[in-house]
Amino acid sequence: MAFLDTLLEVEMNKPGTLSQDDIRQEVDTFTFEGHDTTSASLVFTLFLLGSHPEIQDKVAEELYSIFGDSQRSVEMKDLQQMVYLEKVIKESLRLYPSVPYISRALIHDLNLPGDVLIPKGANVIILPYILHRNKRFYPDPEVFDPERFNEDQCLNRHPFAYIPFSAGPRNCIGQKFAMMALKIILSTIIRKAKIESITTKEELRLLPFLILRPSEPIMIKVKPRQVRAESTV
Ligand code: HEM
Repeated sequence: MAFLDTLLEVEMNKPGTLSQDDIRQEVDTFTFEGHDTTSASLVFTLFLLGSHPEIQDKVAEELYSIFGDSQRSVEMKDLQQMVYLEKVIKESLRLYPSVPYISRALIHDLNLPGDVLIPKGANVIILPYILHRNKRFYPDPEVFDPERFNEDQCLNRHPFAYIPFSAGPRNCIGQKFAMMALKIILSTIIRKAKIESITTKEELRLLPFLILRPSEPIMIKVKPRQVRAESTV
């Protein structure tokens, strides 16, 4: 059932539970939080793949091991096998977190190490973009290296050193959906095409709005990917 239908049904079955305004706000939140975040991540991941042909080749290899030369569509079962592509997406969200800052109003005093007290009522801004570049957790932080998300490397890392989807009770409700959507779109593109970034990292200027954006369109070249053998499927 569609999301809007579910909300309307709640209101029909239990009148007074959700006002028209509540329903509109829920739809707004999901549409905004779900769409622009995912499309920003898609743009930056394509840019990174287009700037790192060796990593793009590894993604293409993984996809070939799943699909061969078949032109069939992606199915749910394929997504779990896209292990390397998932690391690429995670690493892309480390470097270019779609939500570059998160804010919270403190409802209790917060004591930080080094006798630092942030008083109740203060507004705190957390910057995943900066946190994700902390050398303590990510040596050579500017380097795009999906291997950082190998299991052994993640085990030794503080769980809150990586927060593209925020953390705690108000973290992103759509993160699994987003990962699925990104895998479906990126795998479909990389199976069919080779991406080459024309915009360079040095040229890329970022705008830290609510959603991280490039200041100018990112230019990429798209070429058809060679089919290796005649498909029998
Ligand atoms: C790459 C894609 C995405 C990223 C990076 C992302 C990131 C985030 C972040 C950082 C927050 C917390 C904001 C805050 O604490 O102020 C958030 C909240 C939220 N996200 Fe996502 N998001 C993504 C995709 C999605 C999708 C696809 C959906 C829905 C289908 C979604 C729905 C939501 C909702 C409803 C909230 C608010 C949760 C709450 O306040 O309890 N997001 N997202």
